[in-house]
Amino acid sequence: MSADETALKACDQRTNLSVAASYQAENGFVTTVGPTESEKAAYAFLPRTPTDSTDAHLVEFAEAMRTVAKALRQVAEGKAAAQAEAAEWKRKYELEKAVNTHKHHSVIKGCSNCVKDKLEHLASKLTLETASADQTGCCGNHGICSRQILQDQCPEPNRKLDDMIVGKKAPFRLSWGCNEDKNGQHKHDFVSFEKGDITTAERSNKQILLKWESPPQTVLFVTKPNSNAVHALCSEMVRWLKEHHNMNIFVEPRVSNELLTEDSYFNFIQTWDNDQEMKTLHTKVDLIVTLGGDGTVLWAASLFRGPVPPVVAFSLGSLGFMTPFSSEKYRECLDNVLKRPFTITLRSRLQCHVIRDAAKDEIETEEPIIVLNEVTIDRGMSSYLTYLECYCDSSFVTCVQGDGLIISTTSGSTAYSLAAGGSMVHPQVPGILFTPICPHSLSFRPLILPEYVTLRVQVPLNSRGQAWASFDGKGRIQLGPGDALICSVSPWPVPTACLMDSTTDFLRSIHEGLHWNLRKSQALDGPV
Ligand SMILES: NC(=O)c1ccc[n+]([C@@H]2O[C@H](COP(=O)([O-])OP(=O)(O)OC[C@H]3O[C@@H](n4cnc5c(N)ncnc54)[C@H](O)[C@@H]3O)[C@@H](O)[C@H]2O)c1
Ligand SMILES: Nc1ncnc2c1ncn2[C@@H]1O[C@H](COP(=O)(O)OP(=O)(O)OP(=O)(O)O)[C@@H](O)[C@H]1O
Repeated sequence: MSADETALKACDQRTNLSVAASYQAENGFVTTVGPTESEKAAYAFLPRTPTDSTDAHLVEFAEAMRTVAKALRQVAEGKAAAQAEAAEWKRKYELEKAVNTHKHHSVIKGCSNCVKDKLEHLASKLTLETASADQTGCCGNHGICSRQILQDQCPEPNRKLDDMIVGKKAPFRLSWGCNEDKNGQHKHDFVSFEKGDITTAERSNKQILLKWESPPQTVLFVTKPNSNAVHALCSEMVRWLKEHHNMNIFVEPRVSNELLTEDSYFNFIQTWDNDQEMKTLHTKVDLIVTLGGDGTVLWAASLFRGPVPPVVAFSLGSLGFMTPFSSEKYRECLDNVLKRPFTITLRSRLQCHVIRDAAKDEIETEEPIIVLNEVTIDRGMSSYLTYLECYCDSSFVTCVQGDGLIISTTSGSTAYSLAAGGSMVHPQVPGILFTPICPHSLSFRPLILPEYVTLRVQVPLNSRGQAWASFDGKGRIQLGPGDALICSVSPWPVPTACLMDSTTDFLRSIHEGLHWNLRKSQALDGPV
């Protein structure tokens, strides 16, 4: 065999080595890449200097072989590294599976006294099995299952004082409601990388149920101002909650004045005097009741920059995308919400920071501005186009030239973003909407980005005009050249009680609120 043939054969075998390594990884083994006999022959051939040969072609060929051998080794090494990583993932996955199996068995053992508790108004769709207060979790073997995802355990500053005033805040448990499952196993969402195949597990019904672990005691009323109907309903509901449920009642300072002026009977109501006291509201309030329209829900949410207690929103406005409850049936509704498990929609919010050019490395506001609908950056009074540079994490997105940009939550997708041509998105879809306002470009379509990104909107130094940011339609802030707005999803969503479940409520609101796709059906007669 000639030297050339030997070298070529070595190359062939080197390629086969990768295949062998790959096969072994698929069978759960990881090998390091070592030289074979033919490889050794190739390597023995390669160091021979061109002066050994008089053939110029052979010199050229030897160089080429060197390059090929180098490339093959790099490929094989890359593959070996990938296989090692895959094996490490597999090991971690198996370890986690083993730990979960162990936990699962302990939980089943510990919850033999599970109480089967069906939601009356959702009996046909959702079922929930609850654990007693001292149990940490519960899963069913009766074709029912639930999983604890969050427990309200906020630190309670000034706890002694607060307990004296309103008692202890009612703990509750949240669980995924699951469709009945024949083998009683909850299907978790996970991505499997086993054997190189990527699969997602079957999805369960993801309605979230809230079940009180002890009776709620404190309700905060947030009401639309300057409305006689709202005022009358508020005073009636406060009386009813006190007399039928013996609840502690918080109201806004304005409402407290109104009620006390009306009747000294309302002496028991509580309020707050300053921002500092308002900041501790979430540690005392079990439930928020809003009376008004969507604007009142936005207002209520804005009172809580951190954790938000569940909101029960009664509709006394014109549209009501976030206000599913009818005020006429408030007794029945409040009885249900106070005594039984109910479904909630977890509405994500956005946290926004303004960064001034003058203080590039400092965040202007110590606390972020939190929005439930959207943050809008527009041209305000300026008659020039806005010129905004937008970045998503470290990637450049685009330059907005037009009237402005809306960065919206999915709850806000049916508000301003919709009017600007954005899509309507179910409030539980994890995403951020990026919707231009009157873009001066035919190809600028709205985007929906994943919830985990951070967006930065920058007014460039050479921008002709200023820009203004507004938050849920309020609190306008001027952004000059060089200023930026940073925006990401807040860790504190707003849990709103559903009338039915979040999907039924969402579809009802777009049908009733917007008359979505309302069209007369075609008659039967006509072309066949
Ligand atoms: N062109 C527009 O559509 C436009 C312009 C400015 C502001 N807005 C919206 O108004 C909101 C502020 O609401 P407000 O009540 O304080 O002001 P508002 O009293 O001016 O009411 C605005 C309207 O938007 C509706 N709305 C609010 N949030 C909604 C939501 N999530 N889904 C569907 N409709 C919703 C309200 O029901 C109301 O009818 C802003 O967050 C913004 O989304 C819309
Ligand atoms: N508790 C409150 N304190 C101060 N302002 C409030 C309060 N509740 C609501 N508002 C403001 O009052 C305005 C109107 O409220 P809301 O949207 O609830 O009523 P509406 O306009 O009658 O209803 P809809 O939005 O359904 O038409 C909004 O701008 C909102 O920000």
